[in-house]
Amino acid sequence: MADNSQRRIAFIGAGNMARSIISGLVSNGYPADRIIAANPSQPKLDALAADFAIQSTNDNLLACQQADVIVLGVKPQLMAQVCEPLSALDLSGKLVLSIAAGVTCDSLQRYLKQAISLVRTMPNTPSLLGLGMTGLYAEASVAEADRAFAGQLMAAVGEIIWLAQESDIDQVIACAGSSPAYFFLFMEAMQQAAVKMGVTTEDARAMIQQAAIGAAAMAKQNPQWSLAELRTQVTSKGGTTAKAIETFEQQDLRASVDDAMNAAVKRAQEMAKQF
Ligand SMILES: NC(=O)C1=CN([C@@H]2O[C@H](COP(=O)(O)OP(=O)(O)OC[C@H]3O[C@@H](n4cnc5c(N)ncnc54)[C@H](OP(=O)(O)O)[C@@H]3O)[C@@H](O)[C@H]2O)C=CC1
Ligand SMILES: O=C(O)[C@@H]1CCC=N1
Repeated sequence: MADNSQRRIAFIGAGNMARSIISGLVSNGYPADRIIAANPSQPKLDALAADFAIQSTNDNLLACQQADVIVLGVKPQLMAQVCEPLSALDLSGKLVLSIAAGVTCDSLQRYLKQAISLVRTMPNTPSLLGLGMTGLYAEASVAEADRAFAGQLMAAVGEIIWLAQESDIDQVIACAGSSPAYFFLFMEAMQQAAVKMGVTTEDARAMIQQAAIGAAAMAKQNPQWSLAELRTQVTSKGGTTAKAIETFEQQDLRASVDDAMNAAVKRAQEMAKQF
């Protein structure tokens, strides 16, 4: 087994999430010539090779043969089909990381037809900027060196959290894997409202995204304050923010968020039964 900085990593499936992780890794100094991406469509591979100087191939088997670490980055519904040919390989000595939602460790071991050193992860797309959040779950049989590598790999693209049980992955999906999309939806709705008021699309976006960055940074840099306290600091009694917050509360934004996050968990659980 190569030492950690030299481990060869094969990404099987080079879509949005794989690209985010590859970008974060290369920006963080992981040697590009130790990374290979396998994907059916050539334009994605060409773009990855051009942007990050990594290796690429259309041949999943070839990529896995050469790798110490295999990152399974295809859609959940394709996972069985993609793993089938890989099951012909002897995967002992290799670490397999899955980033797929709703595909359990049991299913992956079954698809690959052998006991593997397997870590399930749930990253998110801000990994692209080194601002990712990843939950990781390793079965008890995974060696300490493999756990450490999986942790280092995902820590290179953001923060990580180790999970005690596999089902916790579904909560990470609701809180972090899917949640960038909730924030985009909220920002999108704010932008639409601003444009209706007569603000240009560009100005609205500039103001909203900067406020979002500022709010997230304030939350992160002030753990001594609860999120409710941070909100209260913006909210003058009888003022403008109070009126806006009152409107959200009257329309039960909290219930919508609760329903949405539980729907994400429920869908992950359904997928785990399906795949
Ligand atoms: N997007 C996100 O925010 C997150 C996604 N995930 C997980 O990441 C995984 C990928 O999602 P995402 O990146 O969004 O999806 P994408 O569709 O962007 O990426 C999937 C990639 O797999 C490729 N692919 C299809 N068939 C094969 C095959 N036979 N062999 C190799 N590659 C293949 C696709 O290629 P082509 O397009 O050329 O067909 C595509 O590039 C999913 O399992 C998802 O649950 C996890 C956390 C967050
Ligand atoms: O939507 C999905 O299923 C994936 C998992 C988390 C984010 N995207």
